[in-house]
Amino acid sequence: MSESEELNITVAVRCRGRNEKEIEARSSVVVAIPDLTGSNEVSINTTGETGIAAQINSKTYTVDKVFGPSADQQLVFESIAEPLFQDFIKGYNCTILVYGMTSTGKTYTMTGDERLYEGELSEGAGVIPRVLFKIFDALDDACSDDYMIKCSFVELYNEELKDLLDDVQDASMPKKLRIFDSTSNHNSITGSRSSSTTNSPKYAESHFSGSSFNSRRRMRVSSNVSKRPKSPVPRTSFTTDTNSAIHIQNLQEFHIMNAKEGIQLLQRGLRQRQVASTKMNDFSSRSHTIFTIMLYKKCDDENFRVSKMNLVDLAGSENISRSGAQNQRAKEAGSINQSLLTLGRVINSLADKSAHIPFRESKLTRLLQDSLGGNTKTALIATISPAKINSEETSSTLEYASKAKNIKNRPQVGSFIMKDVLVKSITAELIKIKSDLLSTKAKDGVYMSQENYKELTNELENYKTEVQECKRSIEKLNSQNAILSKEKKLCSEMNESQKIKVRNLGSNIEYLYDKIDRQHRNEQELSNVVQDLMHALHAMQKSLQVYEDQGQRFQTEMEKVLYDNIGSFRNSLVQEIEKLKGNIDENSIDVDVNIDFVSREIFRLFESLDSSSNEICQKFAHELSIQTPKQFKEIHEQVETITSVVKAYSSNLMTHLSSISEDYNNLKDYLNEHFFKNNFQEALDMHVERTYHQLRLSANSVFTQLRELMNDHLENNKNSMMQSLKHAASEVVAKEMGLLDPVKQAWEKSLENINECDKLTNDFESNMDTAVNGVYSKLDLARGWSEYTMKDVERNLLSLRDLSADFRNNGVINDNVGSIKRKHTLLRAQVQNSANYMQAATQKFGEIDQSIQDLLSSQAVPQLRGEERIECLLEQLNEKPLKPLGPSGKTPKRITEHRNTRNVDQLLPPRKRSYSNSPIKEIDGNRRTISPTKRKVVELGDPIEPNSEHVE
Ligand SMILES: Nc1ncnc2c1ncn2[C@@H]1O[C@H](COP(=O)(O)OP(=O)(O)OP(=O)(O)O)[C@@H](O)[C@H]1O
Repeated sequence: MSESEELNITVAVRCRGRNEKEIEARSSVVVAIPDLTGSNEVSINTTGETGIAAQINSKTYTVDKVFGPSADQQLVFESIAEPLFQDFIKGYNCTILVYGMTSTGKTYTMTGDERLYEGELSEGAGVIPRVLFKIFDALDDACSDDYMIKCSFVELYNEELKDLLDDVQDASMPKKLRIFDSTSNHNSITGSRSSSTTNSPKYAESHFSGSSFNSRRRMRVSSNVSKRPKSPVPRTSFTTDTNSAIHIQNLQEFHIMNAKEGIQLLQRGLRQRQVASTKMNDFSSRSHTIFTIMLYKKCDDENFRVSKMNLVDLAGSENISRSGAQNQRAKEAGSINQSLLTLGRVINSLADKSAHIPFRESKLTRLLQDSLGGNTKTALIATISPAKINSEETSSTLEYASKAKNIKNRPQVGSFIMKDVLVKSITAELIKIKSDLLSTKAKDGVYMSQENYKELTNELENYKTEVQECKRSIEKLNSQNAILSKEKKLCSEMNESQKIKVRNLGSNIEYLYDKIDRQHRNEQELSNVVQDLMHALHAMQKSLQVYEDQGQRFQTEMEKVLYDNIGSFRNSLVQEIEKLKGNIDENSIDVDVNIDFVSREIFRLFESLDSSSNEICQKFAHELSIQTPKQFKEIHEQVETITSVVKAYSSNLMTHLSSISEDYNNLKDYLNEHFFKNNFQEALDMHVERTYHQLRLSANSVFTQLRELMNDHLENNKNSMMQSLKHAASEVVAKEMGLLDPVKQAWEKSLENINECDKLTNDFESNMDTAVNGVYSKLDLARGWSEYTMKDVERNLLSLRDLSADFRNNGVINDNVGSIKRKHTLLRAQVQNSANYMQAATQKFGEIDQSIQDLLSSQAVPQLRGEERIECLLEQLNEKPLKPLGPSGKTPKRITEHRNTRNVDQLLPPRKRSYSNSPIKEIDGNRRTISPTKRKVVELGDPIEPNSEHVE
């Protein structure tokens, strides 16, 4: 192979077996890898089909080598890494990249198990440890002493470079790694002996700074090199070449003397990465790492060939959304993808042979610039998963790999460095170390060169400043800590007091809940009492209605009796008297005719008789016609008076009843609408609001004041709460009483009204008694007058009897007298009729009296019922006293005076009277108790015994 020959980069695919996760997910294998060593085809079926269909629809990629799950580390190394390694030994710059999604085996392939077992690698060791071992084996086998090997380990994370071997660097001031491209200004010293220096002092520093103070630095250089200790320190780049020179400023490179030292460096770098990984969580799959081995190998007497081997473990190429990256992760994934995308574009551009290759668009591509499309020999191992769940990424990786397959490099043997230059650089390091050593030996204590001393003094000053700053920070932190602990203490105290307060509040709330429950029970009881009262009121209203009906009926009855019966009776009486008068006149005329007929005979004898009879009859008629209307007029007046009294009574009764009904309606409305509702709720709400407000105020003051104020505050709080409760309770009671007062007054007024009704009833009764007695006395008078008249008539009849004896023997007279006698008999019968009629009249009056008595009696029945109801109500009231209604907890008292001071029984309408001392009269064979008035009526109503002496 000539140095300018184009060569495609080697691309291999390594597919691992399904891991546990994929097996658990029962994700089928979609990647088909021929089970042949050295196969270069890999197929993937993303359609989900199986069998022949799967084979037909699979996509096949051709690469240089394909490794299946059975391929071990040794095979991969031998197949891919070892050819490159041979070129590396020859002086070529080589790069091996591993690319693929996470957990597909990139790190496994590149590093694997790096541990040494009794100084030997395990089978799981990856490319890097194997290269490290291989290089020393190869060089030792060649019996070459003139070589030097250095290593560096860098990580690229979020487009930031980190030296993984710099484990002593100050975390606060990390050395910034920068990519330095020396293409433009480097001086090629290839084949030149010129000792030209670079313009950039840092350029040399980048290669030496890491090793100049490193105690572990080792060099395996030929003895020739060490024989030139006095050469000046060269500030020259020794990694220059004709094409490019990508260097990382400040990146430390460590000389290694054997594979074990290389492995140790690798492990150190991996530890650094591990620390970052634990901090950053899955850091490994987020970052790119490059382990570089540099070989300085003598190619002739004057020159050393320099070759580099970059072993690159790229970040996972998984899709961002699938990796679940968010925020920081998304940023990481973004930058990773930025690098990988740029890498992809670079690969595409290189594959397409574009004029512009976007190397500078990401640090990764800048670092890999030499390896891709440059003069480096490059191999790419694409690691894939066989599982269906990763088929998308696998396809993408395979696409990537097959593209990369088209990249052509123009590998060239690496640059070389003149032996002198190399020796000078090493000598400079040695001089510096020696000078430090001499300074140390010359004096006691710590000695060093002036330059180192200055550096150290500066560092010391820096440290002092830092210490001062740290002290200040510590003081500040301490004071903050003191404040915080004080605050914490205060907070915990406050917390405690708050807890106590919460407990107290809890018990207060419990108490209030109890109280509210009791209030509820009271309310319930009250509502029950009110219910009972309502029932009682209803009953009373009914009773009053009955009263009213009875009064009405009574009035009607009275009017009927007084107007109809008595009027009709009076009319019939007047008619009877008129008739009697007529009969008497008519009979008198008849008697006169007869007397005239016999007068011729006994004119003289009968003249006196005639005149006296005439006189008597006229007098009787006259008296009758005068006395009867007068009596009836008086009776009529009495009845009129009674009627007016009854009317007044009924109107009064109606007034009082309506007022009572209004009062009870008001009471009912109040009890229904307002009793213990609004004001109670209002007062309670107000109280709760006030208590809450007060508690909030007190809570604020608790927060602003210290603990010692708490007890006072709690005491005040308690007192004020108690006062507030008392105030609220008294307010409720006062309000309730204030609202109850008018009702109470109405209640008392109602009782007064009842008393008034009672009084009126009594007055009415007494008036009625008086009026009826008046009627009876008038009737007595009439009876006396009748008796007197009757006696007068009897007296005249006796005188007539004497006269009649004289005429007994006179035939004509006898005939005429007989005729007169018959006519007198007729007259007597008529008088008898009149007397009977009078008797009937007195009976009528008796009936009237009876009617009145009956009415009064019938009036007493509902009264008794009403009384029973009122007694029942009073009993209910006595059973359930309305305690909360008044401050004394007693129900309002009823009036207890007689008439004005009556007891409860006396408040009621009078009971039906019993006349225990009244005489007992046998009427129609039944024994009855009768009132004195009744007795009179009965006596008056007795049938008039016919005179035992008949007028013959
Ligand atoms: N070919 C293989 N044979 C045996 N085990 C393997 C193989 N490839 C990968 N593994 C195992 O799979 C796991 C994941 O591999 P590894 O860490 O190398 O993946 P990775 O691609 O580097 O992941 P990341 O990108 O997250 O760093 C490891 O436990 C490793 O041992």
